[in-house]
Amino acid sequence: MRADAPAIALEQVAKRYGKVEAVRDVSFTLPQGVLAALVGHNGAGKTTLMKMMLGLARPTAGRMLVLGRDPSAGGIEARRQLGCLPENVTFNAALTGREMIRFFARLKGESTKAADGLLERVGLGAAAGRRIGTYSKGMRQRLGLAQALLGSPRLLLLDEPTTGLDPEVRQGFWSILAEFVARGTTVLLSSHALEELEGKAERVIILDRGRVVADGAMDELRRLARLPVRIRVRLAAGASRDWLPSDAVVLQDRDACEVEMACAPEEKMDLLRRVAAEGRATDLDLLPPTLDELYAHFLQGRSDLEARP
Ligand SMILES: Nc1ncnc2c1ncn2[C@@H]1O[C@H](COP(=O)(O)OP(=O)(O)OP(=O)(O)O)[C@@H](O)[C@H]1O
Repeated sequence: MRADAPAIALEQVAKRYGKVEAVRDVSFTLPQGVLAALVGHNGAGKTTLMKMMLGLARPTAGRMLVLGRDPSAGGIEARRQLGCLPENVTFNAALTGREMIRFFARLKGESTKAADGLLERVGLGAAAGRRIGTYSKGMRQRLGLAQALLGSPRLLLLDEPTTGLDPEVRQGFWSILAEFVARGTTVLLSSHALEELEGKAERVIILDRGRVVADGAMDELRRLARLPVRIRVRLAAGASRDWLPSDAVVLQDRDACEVEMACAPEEKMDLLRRVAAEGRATDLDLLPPTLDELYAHFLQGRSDLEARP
């Protein structure tokens, strides 16, 4: 596969289960070496899309290329370059972490040493000799990640990888993924936890009832949605307040008064200049719209469209 070829290319892909249209007319391409997220409510079609990319389900319509090949054609070579972590991964509880990872390593043609190294990398070195049955949910997820990373995959498909993990384990997860992305691996993960994708996913694909309702870099989506920017300001003691916009909200007025105001993106600079004028503020925070707000915006757009006669 050429270095500039997309890692994933979908063209009008659909998947139907009887009367249920799990995936409808989905098209997108992902270049190599990016971390992208599929975001959507339960039943939006995230798992179905991943299953098709893994060759475990066949699209009812459309074309799909994963690492340059049709996944349902089942080429063994492409499979080797693909790592996956299913939702709620389960392993044989009677095996130790080390036995488990070595077993998968043999399947992938990977050395025992590399497998043990990955256990260390995900922080399971000390627990490698313990039976998986004694592992916490976070430890099992980390074992799952180590399994997915075997063989230095060019593409990682991770279904809700961080659900139920504590913040510290999550942080470790993200830093390992960033390391692989920096080496050229493409990561596509699904998530409900929108806020944690901020600053991590370069690309966000929002799905609703099987369809893509938005697709882009976070900044791009924010621009498209034109959601208001919020500015939180700490006022200087005794400063006049007559310059504040009428819809400014006072958050607290004890020691130093804190107010929050919102404005359209194109009015941001103007408002900032007013805030920054001599003697008015001692501090400010710019609060861009969150991914949650974006998500709500795009889903709202969708239902508006569907409500039309
Ligand atoms: N094997 C199947 N047979 C019938 N319907 C299915 C099957 N797999 C998925 N579906 C349906 O397809 C739709 C999409 O499901 P999918 O699991 O892909 O969603 P999801 O976004 O991954 O949701 P979740 O976050 O709950 O995992 C749902 O309505 C689901 O009930």
